[in-house]
Amino acid sequence: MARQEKAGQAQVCPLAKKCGGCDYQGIAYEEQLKKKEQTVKKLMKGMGEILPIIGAEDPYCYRNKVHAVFSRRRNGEIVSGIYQEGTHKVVPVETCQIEDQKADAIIGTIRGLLKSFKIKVYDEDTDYGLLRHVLIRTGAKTGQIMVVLVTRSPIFPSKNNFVKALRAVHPEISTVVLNVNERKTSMVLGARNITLYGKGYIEDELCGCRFRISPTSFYQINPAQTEKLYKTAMMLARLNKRNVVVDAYCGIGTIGMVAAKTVKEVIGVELNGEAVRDAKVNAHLNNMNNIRFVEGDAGVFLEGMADREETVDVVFMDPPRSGSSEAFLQSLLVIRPKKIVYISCEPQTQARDLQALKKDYKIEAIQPVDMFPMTEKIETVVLLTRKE
Ligand SMILES: C[S@@+](CC[C@H](N)C(=O)[O-])C[C@H]1O[C@@H](n2cnc3c(N)ncnc32)[C@H](O)[C@@H]1O
Repeated sequence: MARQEKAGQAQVCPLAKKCGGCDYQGIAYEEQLKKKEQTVKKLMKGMGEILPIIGAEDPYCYRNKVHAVFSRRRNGEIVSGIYQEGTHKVVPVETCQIEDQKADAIIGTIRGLLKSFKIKVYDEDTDYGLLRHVLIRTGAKTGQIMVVLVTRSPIFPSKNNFVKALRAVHPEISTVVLNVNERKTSMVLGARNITLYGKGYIEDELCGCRFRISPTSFYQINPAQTEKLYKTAMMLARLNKRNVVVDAYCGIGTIGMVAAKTVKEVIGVELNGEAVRDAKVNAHLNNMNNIRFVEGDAGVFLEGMADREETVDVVFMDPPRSGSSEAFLQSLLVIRPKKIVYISCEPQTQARDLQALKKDYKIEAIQPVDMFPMTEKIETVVLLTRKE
């Protein structure tokens, strides 16, 4: 589907009812933003000043990460798309309003190639077949594209010819990775990556820094809005040259590296080992020697800092949807940084965590940012300052 209409006009996707991925289908973008503001106001009423939501200039085709699950119909036809909400039934998707259009085209080509290369798609019920999913990641600034073929087994017949045929149609592909997921699981990616073509990762740029992104590392899915999100976080933190900063749940080190330009020292902590490896490379890529990264649970790491009576000026925290842990929040109250900048993609768990911090911290500002147009998902940045 081409980008036929612009913000302010509702563009209805024919798959809206079946797919369920875009809860705000058919609702004009301005109206979507109002609804999100209302949701934040309801959840965080009386907690602090809620600023007007930062919307997107273009609410379409923003997803730089596109995931397609593959399935075979009774008549043998291969389809790819997404699981219908709450089921494991595949809704065929050829193009999507919010996905990168190049990624959709590559997935279409792979669908066609499977037949000519006689590659069977994986069947969950029988545990038979090879190709489970395809994941495409694109670097908005660099134009680099990573194709991840998620398979049941590491043996992919005629893999070199397959890659050659794929690149003949899409020479823009920078790297192709085989991700082996041998488990009977709903998790998309397995632990093992085998590079079939290129470097096995892509690079992208955000806020003037360059980042390497490996297949399983987290990277924000809406690059234009991510720059606004990070700039908002920096503006709220009002960093200075003397600051020691923690970037908790740091992924590939993006927030920490943007902060490192201004401060004395940054320590990033992240559970995913592949993301930590990316983060360390990224520090070199950006010539930064005032930032280091620790692999591990953020709560355990902060408990250690509290035990050692270490001091920190600012903590950025950006946990997964489930929010932060009790250990992390309690340790924050012991370390008592002057400021906490809490970024979240799930304001419900964020509101819960803010309650725990409220006794020692004042909530100065709550800034919603629309990272996920067409869906009801909301991102918020909250600034907390220590009560003296
Ligand atoms: C929402 S992402 C944020 C990443 C990064 N701040 C960014 O903007 O790209 C959350 C990150 O937390 C990591 N994570 C999840 N649980 C964790 C834990 N217990 N301790 C440390 N990191 C964790 C995930 O692997 C993921 O990279």
